[in-house]
Amino acid sequence: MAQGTIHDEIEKILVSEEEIQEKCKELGAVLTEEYKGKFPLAIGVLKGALPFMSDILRHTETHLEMDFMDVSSYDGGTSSTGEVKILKDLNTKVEGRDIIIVEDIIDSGLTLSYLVDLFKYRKANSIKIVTLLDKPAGRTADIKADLIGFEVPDEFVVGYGLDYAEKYRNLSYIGVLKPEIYGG
Ligand SMILES: O=P(O)(O)OC[C@H]1O[C@H](OP(=O)(O)OP(=O)(O)O)[C@H](O)[C@@H]1O
Ligand SMILES: Nc1nc2[nH]cnc2c(=O)[nH]1
Repeated sequence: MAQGTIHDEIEKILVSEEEIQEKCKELGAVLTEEYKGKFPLAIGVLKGALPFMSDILRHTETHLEMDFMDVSSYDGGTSSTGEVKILKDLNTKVEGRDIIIVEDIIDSGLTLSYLVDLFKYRKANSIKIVTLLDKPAGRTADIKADLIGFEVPDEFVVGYGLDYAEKYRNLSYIGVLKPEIYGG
């Protein structure tokens, strides 16, 4: 990795680019089997899920529709405000559809439990959650993903869609920032 770039701000890498790409192939193959002959609606949760959604769905070899919701509960910081805000809703009707929610991380679980309740209320036929990362230590809501890429420890992680103050989403791996970055 080049010196004098954003990589210098990373203390350690938790999941490498190669591991992520291999996992996307694996999970894509699982979705291919599960949705054979169906036409699921894959819903990406902006902004964090963007790289994962793009990579996993390229390995999902069934017809599918994509849509996005923008919800936020972190306001740019490192802990959940506890309140989920819808910043952009879907353009697609959920009623009767097989929904695949694509997330980058489940931490407190508040974002996903809010979305699952919303899609149930909108009468989805089925709902599956696919997340790249699971941080079980952060959980306050009772929610589990159906497919999980990697479990991460109780640390604030960045990269591959995940931000700190809107930065670091463009890293191709998952890492932890050097403590001085949070200093200002
Ligand atoms: O399980 P939780 O504690 O709810 O945390 C998970 C959510 O937090 C992050 O989103 P954020 O609200 O920061 O929005 P962003 O994806 O636009 O950064 C992440 O992308 C998940 O959507
Ligand atoms: N960037 C980032 N966003 C999160 N949202 C919930 N947990 C996390 C985390 O560990 N990192």
